[in-house]
Amino acid sequence: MQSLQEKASEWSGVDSADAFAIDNTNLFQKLGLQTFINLSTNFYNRVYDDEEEEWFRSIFVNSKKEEAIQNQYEFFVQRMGGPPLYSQRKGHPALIGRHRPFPVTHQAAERWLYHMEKALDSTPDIDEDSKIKMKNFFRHTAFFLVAGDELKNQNGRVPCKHGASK
Ligand code: HEM
Repeated sequence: MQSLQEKASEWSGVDSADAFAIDNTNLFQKLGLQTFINLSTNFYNRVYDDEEEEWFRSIFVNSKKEEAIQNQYEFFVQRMGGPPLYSQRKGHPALIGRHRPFPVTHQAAERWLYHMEKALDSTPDIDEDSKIKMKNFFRHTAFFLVAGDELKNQNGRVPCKHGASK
């Protein structure tokens, strides 16, 4: 049986080496905290304003935008070489488990990535190399979550650890 990582690579078209190239440079040191805050703010402003794809916006209907922004940038900071802000506040990221309430389908992953690409391209001070590394990590992780979601639908059990968290 294919592992979740293998499915993530196949569906995303990003191999593991490219997805985890974020570990070869310290992106937190390079970009700084404010850039991550700006990126997540930019991303969630787009998500909560998504009027073209109402079904996607509705996935976030029970989450407060400010909290979603903080959850996301703290995770990014911690995963990309910064202090463990997310885990200090909330514990292990366990992304598959935490996405369990949501319909993380292939279509949802593409829409998430659509907004994230736009956010990356319009957030100041993210150089091209960092952008490529982050896009690959996000794409692979999005489809890792899709693979986890399908597993949940199959047998109701969810693994709590995975390569996308620290
Ligand atoms: C594939 C499509 C995705 C969908 C539909 C989705 C949806 C959601 C939703 C609805 C939330 C709750 C918002 C909140 O209260 O924080 C959330 C949280 C979160 N997502 Fe995603 N997400 C996706 C992909 C990703 C990816 C690719 C990453 C990481 C690279 C990610 C990281 C997170 C984190 C860290 C949280 C906060 C979890 C928590 O603390 O409860 N998500 N996501």
